[in-house]
Amino acid sequence: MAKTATPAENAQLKDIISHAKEYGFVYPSSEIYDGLQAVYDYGAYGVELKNNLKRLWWETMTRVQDNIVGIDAAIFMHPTTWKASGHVDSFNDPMIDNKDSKKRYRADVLVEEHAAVFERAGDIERANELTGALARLLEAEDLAGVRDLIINEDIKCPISGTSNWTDVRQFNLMFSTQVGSVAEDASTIFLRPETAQGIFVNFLNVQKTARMKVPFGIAQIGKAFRNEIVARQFIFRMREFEQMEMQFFVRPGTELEWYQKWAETRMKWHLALGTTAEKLRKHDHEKLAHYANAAMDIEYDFPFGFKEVEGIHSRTDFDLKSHQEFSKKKQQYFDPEVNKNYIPYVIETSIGADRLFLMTLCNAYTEEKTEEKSRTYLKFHPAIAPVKAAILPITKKDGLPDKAKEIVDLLKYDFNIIYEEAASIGKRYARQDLIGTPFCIAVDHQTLEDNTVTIRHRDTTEQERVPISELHGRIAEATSFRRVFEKL
Ligand SMILES: Nc1ncnc2c1ncn2[C@@H]1O[C@H](COP(=O)(O)OP(=O)(O)OP(=O)(O)O)[C@@H](O)[C@H]1O
Repeated sequence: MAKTATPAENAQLKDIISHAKEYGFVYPSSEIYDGLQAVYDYGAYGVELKNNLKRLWWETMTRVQDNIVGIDAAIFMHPTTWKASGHVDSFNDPMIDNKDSKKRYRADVLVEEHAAVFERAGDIERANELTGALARLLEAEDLAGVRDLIINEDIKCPISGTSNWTDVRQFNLMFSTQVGSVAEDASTIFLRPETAQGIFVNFLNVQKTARMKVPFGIAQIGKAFRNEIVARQFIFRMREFEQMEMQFFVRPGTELEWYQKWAETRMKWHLALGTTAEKLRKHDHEKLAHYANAAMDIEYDFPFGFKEVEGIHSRTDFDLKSHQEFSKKKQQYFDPEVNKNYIPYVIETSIGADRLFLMTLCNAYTEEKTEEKSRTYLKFHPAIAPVKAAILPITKKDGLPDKAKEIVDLLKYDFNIIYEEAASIGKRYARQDLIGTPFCIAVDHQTLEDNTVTIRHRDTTEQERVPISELHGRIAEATSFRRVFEKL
């Protein structure tokens, strides 16, 4: 059930959003024009973190797991794709407007948030009654019934404070655009709302050209677009975002075993990346989409409550079968082991790169307060940290900067390194903590004598003396993806 955030949780989210902006992770899009709702840009450290997360996912899928290859399909697809997938007819959310404030809401979210008030007050029965009624109405596509529920519950607009509501209408979340000039007989196409369909329509291309045998998977990372009705909660719900999806094609009848396997594998992946176990949970879907015979989400305890980060869905043969019907091209696979043709069943793992980014940021954000001092740092797993090491000469004199730059040259081809010589060493350490750099390497007078440096570790703030010749190996070991893969 949806949980509305308490003031303390909202404050924590606010701190994280302002940290993300101040330290170069995420900015509102086109901010000089006051931004564009639910669209964001990634800054100097944000892009590094996001790229590392994407690369880690990609390598997990295409290298560590057996039998998965990648593709990169276009964002634009033939419009019939979206007819076949069901998105044209049913990729909708119910919306409602308040006539006084002119604000638009998702009707289902209004009811869920109302139910959450009862839940927080301990009236679980009443809360369940409300969400149950909502689920039945949505299932029956009874939009007038959803409106009646809102009116009967006396749910008010938080802005105007009135219950002067419009009817509830379905709102299709796909963005459309025109291809070709008007003179040339332009046709309407969609910006893909998920990357999965690019995989389905290429199923046979990939199977044949990469010579894959069922069971096998196809992985893809790419942009997706959804005209979300209510876009709040920072990069949790965006209108332009990135998905990392993998469709795993299996023999019919074996899909539920694979579904369990993938649910476990994906959970392990999150744990291997250092996500706190108590903050992760699996949530089985009570209500299944028309194409699924099993589905679950991996949820993370964000400052605004447990919410979906990744979906694992057993999609049956719905998509391939539907593309076969609409395209009139057979989407079958000949299985030599059982000597017959069939349309494979599909297990999908689907995660938003931006949502994973937000989870990683929330999970890493650490405020430590002791009597003497307080410190904020980002406790990223070194494998995904945006900057791996900062090279810091303790003074700008005596040839220390030159010595430090030699160390930069030694490391920069393999690692993202920062060199900084301004401000006190303490201030420079603090700044690296704020962007989550696991190692600070201080170059001092002793370095000139014996070619050793001090490594200061981000999480413990402990320091140790290390020969320069060991630096490359040490950083490589700590930041290697292998450290994550070994835990899978
Ligand atoms: N608007 C969005 N902004 C950012 N990430 C998104 C958005 N919509 C979906 N995702 C990501 O893509 C993944 C798979 O998409 P899916 O269609 O299963 O999501 P969904 O069930 O519609 O999500 P939600 O219920 O939160 O809208 C989600 O788990 C999420 O990580």
